[in-house]
Amino acid sequence: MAVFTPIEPSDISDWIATDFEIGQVTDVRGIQGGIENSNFFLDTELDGKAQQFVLTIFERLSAAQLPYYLELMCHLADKGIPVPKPLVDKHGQILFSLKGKPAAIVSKLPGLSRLEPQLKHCAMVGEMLAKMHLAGTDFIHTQENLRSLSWWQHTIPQILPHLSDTQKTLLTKELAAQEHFFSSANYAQLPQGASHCDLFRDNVLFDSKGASDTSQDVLGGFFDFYFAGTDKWLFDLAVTANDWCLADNKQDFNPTHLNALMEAYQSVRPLTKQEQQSWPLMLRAAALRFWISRLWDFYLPRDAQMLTPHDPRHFENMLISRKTL
Ligand SMILES: Nc1ncnc2c1ncn2[C@@H]1O[C@H](COP(=O)(O)OP(=O)(O)O)[C@@H](O)[C@H]1O
Ligand SMILES: N[C@@H](CCOP(=O)(O)O)C(=O)O
Repeated sequence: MAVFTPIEPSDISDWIATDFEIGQVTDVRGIQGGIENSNFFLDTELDGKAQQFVLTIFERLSAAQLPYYLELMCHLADKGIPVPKPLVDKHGQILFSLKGKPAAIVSKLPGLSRLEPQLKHCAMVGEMLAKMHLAGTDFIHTQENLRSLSWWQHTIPQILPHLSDTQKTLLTKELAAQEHFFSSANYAQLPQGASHCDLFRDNVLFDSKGASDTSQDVLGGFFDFYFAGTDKWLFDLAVTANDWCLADNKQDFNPTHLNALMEAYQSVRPLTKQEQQSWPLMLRAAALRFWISRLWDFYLPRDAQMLTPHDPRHFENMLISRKTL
């Protein structure tokens, strides 16, 4: 992640000691990886026992938008889905203010990301994603995916001046194709609900259970819900497939990995006929969404410590690949 807003232990030690029951702060470290928010590992000690949390300062999301994400994590955690659980303070609050920005503290999940996933990792993610979708069906809050079609329509004009003619044509033609898809009868019938919408390999942890290799890996959990929203479940699956099931050329699919993900997902929730028909266009929508956001981050960057920008060309190439399906 990046650290846009630095934090020292002295900034939070009194607050943590007074408003929570997690003991005294022993350390706060900025976390590398991620590009949206300022994230810190927060260590405390309670009755001689070390505790670990993740403190997030939200850099773009407003206090009005955040309850959806935090309540969703509470809901899913209560239903047994392995996701970070927001900490509730002594006043019953889960959303706080730090350095004038919204902030939250969540439980730290065990494990590490598997950036070169094996079939079993794809299968574990597919199965849990379907379980997560079903677990969200009785979540009472709704909030649109803030990085969906209307954001693409608003953002594309800002990035077009930076692109080559070929890129401009690809982007504007794909937007038109997606506008048509989003207004179709098929799209309207796709099942929807709380969706993660950013379930990349670096947003999933696997717990090796003490092994030095991946042989004992179990799912540690899904995190980084701050692009979540009420969206088509198929979009969530497409975002996930586009990142987890890549061939060595990093743009086409590895069919075996894709099959593992899809079979595991469908062992919990089979796709409807409309979803099967919509799959190729939804894969394009998922590639387009991240091409746009990466172009936006690349050409309209923000200041931050430890920020590692993501490469926009990856999703440009992927979109070209998905158009051949
Ligand atoms: N709940 C958590 N448990 C364990 N590690 C976490 C948790 N939340 C974040 N992290 C760590 O912090 C890093 C950055 O978090 P991320 O949510 O991806 O950042 P951003 O908010 O910028 O997208 C992750 O790669 C992971 O290592
Ligand atoms: N996953 C997205 C955008 C956000 O990245 P993250 O590392 O902060 O989750 C991308 O790769 O573009």
